[in-house]
Amino acid sequence: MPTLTEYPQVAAGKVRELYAVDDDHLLLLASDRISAYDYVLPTTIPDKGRVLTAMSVFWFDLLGGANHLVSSDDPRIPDEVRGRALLVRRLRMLPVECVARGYLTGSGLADYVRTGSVCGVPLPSGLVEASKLPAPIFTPTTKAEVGQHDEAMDFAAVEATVGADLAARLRDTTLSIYRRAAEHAESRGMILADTKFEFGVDSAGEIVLADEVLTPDSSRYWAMDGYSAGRVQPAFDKQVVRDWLVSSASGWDRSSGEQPPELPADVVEYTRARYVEAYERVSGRKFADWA
Ligand SMILES: CCOC(=O)Cn1cc(-c2ncnc(N)c2C#N)cn1
Repeated sequence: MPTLTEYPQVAAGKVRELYAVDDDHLLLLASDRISAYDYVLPTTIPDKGRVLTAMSVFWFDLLGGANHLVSSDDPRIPDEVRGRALLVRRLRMLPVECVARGYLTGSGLADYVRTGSVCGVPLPSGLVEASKLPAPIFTPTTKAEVGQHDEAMDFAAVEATVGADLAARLRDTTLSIYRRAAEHAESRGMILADTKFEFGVDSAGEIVLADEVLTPDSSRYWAMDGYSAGRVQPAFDKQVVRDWLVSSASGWDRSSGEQPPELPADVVEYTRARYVEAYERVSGRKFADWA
């Protein structure tokens, strides 16, 4: 049975790492780390890595289509990370973060307020925070270097980056998967406000869905109960962490540039429960049955 140290690390994000298993396979690892306000917090959330891995596997199963998942339970996955690691096919990754939005919030709303459009996609006037869009839109960004922020791309920029044919396929595939996922989430009482996909191309030139898929880290999930446009919706998973960090209880000043403090145990336990609830509601599976 291999140990993780046998696999060279090839990439690391705030809360995930990628390791090389062999020429054709990688190991995509999700940690229990949680980020908020662009900081990686000093406190981990027990089982977060396992819940988000289980969520990606659920979505790969439900969506079907070409994806990079080989296995979540393979002898090449070290025991120490089983349940929070995916064995995936090595692909030629495309340098575009494929974002689909069904609702207007975050950077999309900021773009709209400034320009009346998002990534060059014109929208009707009068939309507000958390407005449902007339139809889901493709709002791609660059893949920024670690520590930098992704920059909005309009469709012409995507075409210039990957070519017109691949750009159209990325847009169509992104929107098609988003619609299917949003419809399923809605049937479970959850709003999938937006999500970010990464795609690679295989040796046959096919677009292959890669990375993590439709997790609370790559998507905004809102509870349908309580949804109303016109105010910032609470993030299903991280809102309590965010609120505590900016409350007087934390003793932290977000504008200070200082690292955030440790989270109290009750915030950790509540947040773990929110991740488990998001998974169980969306998948209809019991987290206790995972790995
Ligand atoms: C540390 C987290 O960063 C990433 O996962 C981003 N990333 C993905 C790849 C990748 N590269 C080849 N084949 C793949 N199947 C994948 C995937 N997923 C590289 N960086």
